Amino acid sequence: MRDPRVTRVVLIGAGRMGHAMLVGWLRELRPSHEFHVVDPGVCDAVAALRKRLANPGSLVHYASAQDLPDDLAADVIVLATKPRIIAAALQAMPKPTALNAVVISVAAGVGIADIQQHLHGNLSTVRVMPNIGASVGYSVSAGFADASTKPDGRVHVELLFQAIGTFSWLESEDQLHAVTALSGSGPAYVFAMCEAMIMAGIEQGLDDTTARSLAIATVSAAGRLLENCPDPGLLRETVTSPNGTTAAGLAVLGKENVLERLVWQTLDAARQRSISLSNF
Ligand SMILES: NC(=O)c1ccc[n+]([C@@H]2O[C@H](COP(=O)([O-])OP(=O)(O)OC[C@H]3O[C@@H](n4cnc5c(N)ncnc54)[C@H](OP(=O)(O)O)[C@@H]3O)[C@@H](O)[C@H]2O)c1
Ligand code: PRO
Repeated sequence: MRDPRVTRVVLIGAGRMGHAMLVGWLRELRPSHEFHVVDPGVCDAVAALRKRLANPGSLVHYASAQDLPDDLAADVIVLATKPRIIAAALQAMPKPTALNAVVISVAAGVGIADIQQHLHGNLSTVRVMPNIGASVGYSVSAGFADASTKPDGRVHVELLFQAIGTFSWLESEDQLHAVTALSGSGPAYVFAMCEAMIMAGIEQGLDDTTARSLAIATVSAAGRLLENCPDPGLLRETVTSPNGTTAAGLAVLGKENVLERLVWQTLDAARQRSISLSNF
């Protein structure tokens, strides 16, 4: 017999993003939520997560959406597969599973109208762009729900994404392309910067271990400082002595606005790619 106080979440796709969210949700949202994970290839990863749970029954794995029980009566369905897989996964799901669910897609680019074409029935559909910080409770997520989304659907979304970091609603679906470029992909830009700092440190005389630990700790310290003072310009000034070493370094990044232009082009390329993924 189903406990009506427990929210049933079906997670379709437990790869890098799905797994990161699942780890956060299992930590923060039990016993109020149970998770039904559909993914053809993450058997061992789910088994490892189940081992850590006091109640392993709150995490169930299925190799395919068609294996979901007919009477599951999901409250929430989270789509976290690659965009091109979404249609097939939705079509494979037994019709009754989703009758009263809110569908949340975290896929880049794919629009609400496109997702709804593949749903059995007129389900509330919400898009959220989280990021990989989810597994450590630091996802930055923003979402859009159209006017047809019921209030309880919005509550499910807020509960799930606030549990793994911060969440805010967007005014238009179109803004998700820019969100994807900025915070969805954003951790990768910071990691790339960190890799470049490590490489430059090694080339300028440090051994690999030292360069790596200094660069990683520096990025991490900068993140912690930003949490306490959300003004990156002010923080930059606190490091920059007049005519000192930082000013010399920043002069390179600022020359002909090279950094600004590079970051603008980076986000624009990611945003354009998100737009092109709309045609999945
Ligand atoms: N990675 C990020 O940082 C991030 C951030 C925000 C949003 N997203 C979005 O999240 C989605 C997933 O990205 P990802 O990076 O997590 O990709 P991923 O690591 O490839 O994860 C996708 C998972 O879906 C599984 N899968 C394939 N076919 C399936 C099916 N029919 N039913 C259920 N699961 C199926 C895949 O299994 P196989 O590997 O065996 O095919 C894989 O485990 C994308 O739409 C992306 O835009 C990702
Ligand atoms: N990872 C996904 C991609 O690279 C979406 C944002 C982050 O397409």
